Amino acid sequence: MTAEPLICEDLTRRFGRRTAVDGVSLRLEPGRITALLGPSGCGKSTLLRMIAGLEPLDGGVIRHGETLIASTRRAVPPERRRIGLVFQDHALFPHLSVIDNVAFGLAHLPRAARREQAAHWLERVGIGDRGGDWPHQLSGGQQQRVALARALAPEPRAILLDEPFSSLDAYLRAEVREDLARTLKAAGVAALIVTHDARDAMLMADDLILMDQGRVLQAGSPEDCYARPVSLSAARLLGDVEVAMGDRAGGRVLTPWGEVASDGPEGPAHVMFRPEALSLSADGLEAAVVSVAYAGDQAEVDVERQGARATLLAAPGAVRVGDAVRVRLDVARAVTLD
Ligand SMILES: Nc1ncnc2c1ncn2[C@@H]1O[C@H](COP(=O)(O)OP(=O)(O)OP(=O)(O)O)[C@@H](O)[C@H]1O
Repeated sequence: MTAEPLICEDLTRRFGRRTAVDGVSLRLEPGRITALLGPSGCGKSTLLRMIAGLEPLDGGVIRHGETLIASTRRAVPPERRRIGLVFQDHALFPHLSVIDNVAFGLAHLPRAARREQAAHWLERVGIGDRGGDWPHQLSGGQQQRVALARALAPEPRAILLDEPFSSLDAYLRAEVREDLARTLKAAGVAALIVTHDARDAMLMADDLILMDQGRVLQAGSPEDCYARPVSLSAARLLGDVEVAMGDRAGGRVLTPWGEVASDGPEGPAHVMFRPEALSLSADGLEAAVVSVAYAGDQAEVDVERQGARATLLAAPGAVRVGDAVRVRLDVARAVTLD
């Protein structure tokens, strides 16, 4: 595989007056998995199609190292881009055997080498024994492996996967996710996975890109994006978040849940934290339990204090509605928003 990154700068795509992709930049490094996470309609598929060459650019440029792949004036056609695409529904050719599906993208090789390479890639994705089958004889997870082998076999500059888990049930999903990550890493390819599932994105990504309304809200490691969101919209894409109003004075924001160190102008400020940053603690601040919802191994407990409400996670049965409790905010896990 290639050692150069695939670089997208300021990509823009408009449909009429709607800007579906609005100045998006990203860099896909060989051997790294980038997950693109955003709600339905935020422009993920359009961005993927632009990179694959299925959608023209209204602005920006795509390069592979120093090689121009696309700009608003010039574009390498999709079949010569060497960018692999794995669709949601796998899009296997139903009239071709599994091995011929994988060999399809290797037309530049002599027939014997083509079959040898195809067999090699089927082996690498763990279904070396199914080459003679028809696609419909395979399970959803196996079909996805064929699609992956077909995309990887021509040694692409990058591989793009559109919602690769959407058609799989919860059990198969975990297995396919782990297999997929392992195969992509072993192939050393630059991979971009589009998903609207925060858990899939965080579990797979080396680099995470959070997108909304055509724009990148935040990019970074999953840990960074989760723990240090740059905005409420970015925070909400990755899970539940609590927001507390406070007042900033002397480098601190005073909220009902505690004081958070924060430089910035004096006056009103919002403090944001995840439910797990707030916990029941004997030496904490007084609060009242206003509701309890059981969620399997944990209970989601709503507490109230000084007119503010927040949710924390506790052991089931630990508290009941109406209880007076004490709670502590781990201020190191709270972030101030301006
Ligand atoms: N060919 C098109 N013509 C007009 N509008 C389009 C076209 N393709 C996409 N759009 C619009 O661009 C916006 C982004 O769509 P896109 O499919 O890229 O979002 P998405 O994040 O992939 O959504 P989903 O997760 O639902 O597939 C949407 O408002 C959509 O309606």
